[in-house]
Amino acid sequence: MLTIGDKTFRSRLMLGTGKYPSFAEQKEAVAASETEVLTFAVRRMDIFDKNEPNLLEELDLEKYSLLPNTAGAKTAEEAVRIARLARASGLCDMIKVEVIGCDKTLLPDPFETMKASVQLLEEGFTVLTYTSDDVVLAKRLEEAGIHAIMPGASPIGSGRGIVNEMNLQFIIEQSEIPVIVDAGIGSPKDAAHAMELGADGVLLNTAVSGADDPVKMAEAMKFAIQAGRLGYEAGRIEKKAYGIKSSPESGLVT
Ligand SMILES: CC(=O)[C@@H](O)[C@H](O)COP(=O)(O)O
Repeated sequence: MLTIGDKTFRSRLMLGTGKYPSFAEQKEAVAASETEVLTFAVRRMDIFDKNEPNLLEELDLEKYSLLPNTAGAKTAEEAVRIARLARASGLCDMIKVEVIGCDKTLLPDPFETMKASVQLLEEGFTVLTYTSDDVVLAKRLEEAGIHAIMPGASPIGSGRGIVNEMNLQFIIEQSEIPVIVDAGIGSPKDAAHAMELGADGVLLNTAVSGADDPVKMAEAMKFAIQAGRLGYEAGRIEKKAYGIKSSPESGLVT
C-alpha cells in the first residue's frame, strides 16, 4: 500500500491525462492501468465551464483521487495561484507542484519549486513536489514538510528512462516520505527499473498516451510496476564479477 498524506492507494501507478488520441481511448487506458490517481494540468482544463469537453466528466470520479498539477507555471506565484484555483473548484487538496525553469529541457526551477511548495504547505495542501533528481534539493524539500517527492527519471516527454540511477538511488535511500519517480518513463522496463530501485510509485503520461496502443501500454505499465515492486521486496541477488555455477556441486553421482 502507498500512503500519501491521509490517502492510501493499492496501485503504485499515477497516470497523467494529457495528449491521448481520444477521450474514449483515454478512458479505456485509465481503466486498464488500474491507477487510482489521475493528474491533470489545471491550466489546460476549463474546470469551471460545464460546456467545455472535459475528460473528468467521462470518468467515474468515485474511483479516482485527483492530483491537479501546476504545469505551465514558471514562478512560485503562478504555481500557488493555480493550486488555489484547483482547490476553489473543489477538486482536491492534493497538489503536484511543477514549476518549469527551462523551456527546452522542461527541467524544474529548484528555487521557485521550493518557494511554491513551502507556501502551499502553509496553506494546508497535501504537497507532492516534482523535482529534478537533485539529492540535496530532495532532502531540503522533505525537511520543509512536503508529503511526497517526485524526482524526474529524465525530461518530461523524453521517454529516455532513468538517466541517473545513482541520484535516484540516493534520493530513495534518504527519503522518509514516498518517492514517486515522475517524468521521462518511456517503456515498461523503465517503470520496473524505478520500482526495483525501491521507488514507492511511478507517475507517467507520454509513454501511455503516445504509444501505438495506449490501452495495451497502460496494462503493460501496471504489470511492470507490480513486477518491479515485487522484485524489490523479494531482494535481488548480488552482482558478481564472474560466473558462479547455479547447480549444487555436492552429492553428485559419479
Ligand atoms: C502529466 C504530468 O504530470 C507530466 O508533467 C509528467 O511529469 C509526466 O511526464 P511524462 O509524460 O514524461 O511521463
